[in-house]
Parts: sequence; structure tokens; C-alpha cells
Amino acid sequence: MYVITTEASFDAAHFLKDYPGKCHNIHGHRWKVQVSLQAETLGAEGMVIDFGIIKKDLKALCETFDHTLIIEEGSLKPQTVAALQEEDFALSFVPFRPTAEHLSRYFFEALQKYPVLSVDVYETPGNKAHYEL
Ligand SMILES: Nc1nc2c(c(=O)[nH]1)N=C([C@H](O)[C@H](O)COP(=O)(O)OP(=O)(O)OP(=O)(O)O)CN2
Ligand SMILES: [Zn+2]
Repeated sequence: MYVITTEASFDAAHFLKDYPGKCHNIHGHRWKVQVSLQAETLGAEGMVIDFGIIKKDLKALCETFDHTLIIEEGSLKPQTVAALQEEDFALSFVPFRPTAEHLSRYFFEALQKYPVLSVDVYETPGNKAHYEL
């Protein structure tokens, strides 16, 4: 089995609704996303997938979150969301609690046109979540 891995990063804020600690506050991370692709055999060019191709799509996905506040849908009062929008803050709504675990699955599913083996999402240099089937 051949496995290649590429990564991209983005800066974004989040908060964990109902978290019994400091992470229920809005705070930021430099999120690092590592994607591994697998193949039993290589194409004629000797690659699983050209790094340039997967990197482009991964970077584009990361860009959608970059310098935004990631918000779990329904976790803020409508008037709070309205106030943030009125201030022209960039918001990214997701249908899940924005933990490293959920984000690793999100990237895994978003990149299904590739033979994805696994996704690792680092919240901090020492804390990561891993998703694979
Ligand atoms: N399994 C998970 N646990 C936690 C997650 C997560 O996504 N998956 N997320 C958080 C918070 O987002 C938090 O930002 C990370 O918390 P923490 O480990 O406290 O991070 P620090 O490195 O900043 O901790 P220090 O207090 O500086 O040591 C919480 N848990
Ligand atoms: Zn956090």
C-alpha cells in the first residue's frame, strides 16, 4: 500500500458550547489538517495523486475557515449572530460541535473524490484528532 500525506493550515476561532471549562469561551487556534491518501498501485506518473492537486483542494477547503469564527449551528442566540454579522465578522456555520474530532471527519468527507485513508486535525501542536474508516 502506498500512502502520501499533505497538509494545510488555517487560523480560526471557535468555542465549545456547554464545555465545562475555558474552551466554552471564544478562542483561536492555528488548525493544521493532514490528509493521507492511499493506493495499492501507482499511476503511470509514479504517484498516488500529484501533491499539487490534492494540496489545491485541501487549501481551498481550509480557506473557507481561515480567519473566521466557527460556530455550531444553533449554539448562539439569533440576536448574537445578528450582532456579529452586523459587525461584518466572518462566520463559518457547521452542523456539529467544532472539535478536532468533528473537523477531522468533515475534511475526510469533503475530500471523498480522493482515496482518503485518514485525516488528522491538530488544534494545538500537541493535540490532534484522527479520523479514518
Ligand atoms: N478531545 C478533544 N478535547 C478537547 C478539544 C477537542 O477538540 N477534542 N478541544 C478543546 C478546546 O478547543 C481547547 O482549545 C483545547 O484545550 P486544551 O487542551 O486545554 O489546549 P491548550 O493546549 O491551550 O491547553 P493549556 O491549558 O494551554 O495546557 C478542549 N478539549
Ligand atoms: Zn479550542
